[in-house]
Amino acid sequence: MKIGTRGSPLALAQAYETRDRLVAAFDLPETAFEIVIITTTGDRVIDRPLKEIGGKGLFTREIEDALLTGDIDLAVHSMKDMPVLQPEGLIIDCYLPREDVRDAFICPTGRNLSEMAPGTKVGSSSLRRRAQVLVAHPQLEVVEFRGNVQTRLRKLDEGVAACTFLAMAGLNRLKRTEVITRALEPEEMLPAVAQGAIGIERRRDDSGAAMMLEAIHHGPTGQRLAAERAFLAALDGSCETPIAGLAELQGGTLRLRGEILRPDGSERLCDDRSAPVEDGAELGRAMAVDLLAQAGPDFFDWRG
Ligand SMILES: NCc1[nH]cc(CCC(=O)O)c1CC(=O)O
Repeated sequence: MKIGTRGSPLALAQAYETRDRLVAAFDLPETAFEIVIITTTGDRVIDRPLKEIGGKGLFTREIEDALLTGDIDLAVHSMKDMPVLQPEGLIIDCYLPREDVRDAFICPTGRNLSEMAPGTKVGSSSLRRRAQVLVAHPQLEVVEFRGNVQTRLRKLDEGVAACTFLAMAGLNRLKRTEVITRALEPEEMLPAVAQGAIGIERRRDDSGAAMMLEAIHHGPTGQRLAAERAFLAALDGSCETPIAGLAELQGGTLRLRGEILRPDGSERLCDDRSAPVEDGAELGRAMAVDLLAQAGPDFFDWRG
């Protein structure tokens, strides 16, 4: 079986984790799987802000094309980067156990944001993190900070910014936890929808792949993502809108926290409610509808 993935060290770590779980579940040799690296537009165009290149699926289109043509059989994705709808003929119904959902604050001087002088540069290319920082610390300046985890850490060393944020999940998977200054609890920085979750995509009609993936699917992660992604879908969320969302299981109950922000950080609207697990998708949808009603039509407008 061919497992497709982007070529970044984090993407590769996620592909190897997927392969290892399949190898263990079916007692197969590693050679039963081939890891196929696919370069996406998002990987190729590294000199422009993501929001300028635009469009959904910047990091996924070429991988999904390879699935559809049969060049690969499985595709491993960070669910945080996945559009809510998959192309006709493809499906994601397998999730690995979710990693730490929190964001890490990374600051070589060890200073907190509230201790930083006005105008201090915070590096982030995430609209969500940018807006969340500016809501709480309007005196700071958020500067574009693209590249994979290694590149961003190098930019910090070079002084491009005083601090940055990275997902704990990525740092854990890359075994780079020594760079973490502090893990931020959801109360402080609500993570992106699906942060820390890996999903595996396949052709809808590939029953062999379906059978393999069923054996490694983590149900609770699937239930949490159903609520979070329904929330995102109902907001028509793309990577151009500052949205945060986190669902957690408490017994048979799903607690969903959601947040939308104006891109300039001048306003934040949030919600926190619970429902039985089986109603997760409806919980996400209803929260989105209510937040949108509060926000009004120009909420996500850059000119605000
Ligand atoms: N947008 C890039 C991206 N996609 C997934 C992760 C981290 C791993 C994850 O959240 O699963 C990252 C980097 C980051 O935000 O630090």
